[in-house]
Amino acid sequence: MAKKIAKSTAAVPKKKQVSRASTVTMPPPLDAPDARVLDRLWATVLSRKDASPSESHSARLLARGTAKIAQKFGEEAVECVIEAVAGHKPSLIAESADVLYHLLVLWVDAGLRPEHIWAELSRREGLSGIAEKAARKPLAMEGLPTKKIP
Ligand SMILES: N=c1c2ncn([C@@H]3O[C@H](COP(=O)(O)OP(=O)(O)OP(=O)(O)O)[C@@H](O)[C@H]3O)c2ncn1[C@@H]1O[C@H](COP(=O)(O)O)[C@@H](O)[C@H]1O
Repeated sequence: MAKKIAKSTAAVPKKKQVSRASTVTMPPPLDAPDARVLDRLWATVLSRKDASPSESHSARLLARGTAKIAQKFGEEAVECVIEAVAGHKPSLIAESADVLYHLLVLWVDAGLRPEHIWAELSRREGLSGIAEKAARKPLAMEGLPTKKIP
């Protein structure tokens, strides 16, 4: 496998090899924000459960209930899709942040902690999506009729 990679990178012009290596292997700066911001934001949103809707956007959303929160999350996701397809990276960053914030509000509303989702992601680590799909039981095995409707 290592041989194969060495062979394929040898075909890449030298200039490209350097820039690719620098984006893939350069560690982020030590003081760079990282994904722990999600845990902190979740705790902030949770703390807003009993706050005044006039002072906190999270409190306002939580007070409006699950359907509204889910609707807002869906709207933000669609905006994210639009920016991704348009290829607007700065807007995609902003919309991605909106999606994550609204997803955290959904988790708080549902009584979920980030650890529940981190655990599920960890469980899937190293499991190929292709292999997982191939291992799924056919619907007929789960009690559904096997005969086609004529
Ligand atoms: N990350 C966010 C964040 N992202 C987006 N938004 C708000 O989400 C709102 C989206 O506006 P929209 O017009 O789309 O939605 P809307 O006001 O519900 O309007 P309708 O669709 O209902 O008409 C704006 O008010 C944004 O400011 C956020 N509000 C808060 N946070 C974080 O949550 C923390 C707590 O915020 P509060 O709960 O407001 O104290 C903040 O410190 C931030 O870290």
